[in-house]
Amino acid sequence: MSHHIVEVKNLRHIYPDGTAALKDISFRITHGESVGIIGANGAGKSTLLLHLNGYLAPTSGSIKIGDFPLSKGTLPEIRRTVGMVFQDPDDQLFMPTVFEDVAFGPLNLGFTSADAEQCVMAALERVDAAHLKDKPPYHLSGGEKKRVAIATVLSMSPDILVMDEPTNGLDPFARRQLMGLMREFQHTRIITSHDLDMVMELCSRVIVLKDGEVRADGLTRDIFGDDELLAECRLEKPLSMQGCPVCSGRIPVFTPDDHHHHHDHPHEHHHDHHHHHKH
Ligand SMILES: Nc1ncnc2c1ncn2[C@@H]1O[C@H](COP(=O)(O)OP(=O)(O)OP(=O)(O)O)[C@@H](O)[C@H]1O
Repeated sequence: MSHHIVEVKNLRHIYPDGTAALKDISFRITHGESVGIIGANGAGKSTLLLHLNGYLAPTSGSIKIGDFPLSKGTLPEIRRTVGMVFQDPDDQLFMPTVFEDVAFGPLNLGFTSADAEQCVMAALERVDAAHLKDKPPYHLSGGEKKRVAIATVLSMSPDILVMDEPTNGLDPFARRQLMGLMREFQHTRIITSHDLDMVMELCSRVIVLKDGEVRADGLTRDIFGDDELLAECRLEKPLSMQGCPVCSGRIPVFTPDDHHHHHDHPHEHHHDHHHHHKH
């Protein structure tokens, strides 16, 4: 399904004040991949994501989503394909009620109000926010807003899900729930986050940005196993990969496909519930 492929070529972005936020970014993400984009504050993650559905236009270089080079003419098609969850939910929620916010996308796509309502309630239920449907978004807590912002995107059934800091502000239960939801999402996923444990669990590939450039692009376990690279990029290993303070032991490295394997390690690792291991 080539329409799920994301191709970024020699992307540069210079903000009007002269800040060169992205210097020469190239990568290709194919259908069904789950990719984490990580890097220190200011590395360029949000700037990069905002190009993927045309919220920002490249200073030079190009973006292609499937067969469509991103341009003014292809923008409606691309926005249908790429569902974007912004870093700040206040940028996503602007209607008088939660229900209307989540219905906005489907109605825009031409759904009847009955069909739209079905999509809205299904999306709200997936993020455990159905009970909030009649509230004005500005009365919600930070984590509730985040969940509703995610529902506004899910209600449109995007082929490519792009999320900027999706777990930011979520309580541990909501974070777990969101991770489960993302794991279920079969299409292409692109996530930026400082929550490296989440990246470790959900992404098989990681792109590391440093000062607006791709510093590394590879398998998650290789990237998180490279101490020098992490230090250079002001990153740290996910907690689940850091040595155990009691036995200073080697904790087995998990990958997203490993969930049900048994490891020859004396610790019990409840991977699906939390990151701690028991003694
Ligand atoms: N509107 C803007 N005008 C000028 N400079 C900007 C603007 N937005 C971002 N920048 C600059 O571009 C660079 C990249 O910012 P960006 O928000 O993409 O980083 P980030 O990797 O998402 O950071 P964080 O982890 O803090 O969210 C930073 O140096 C930032 O100061």
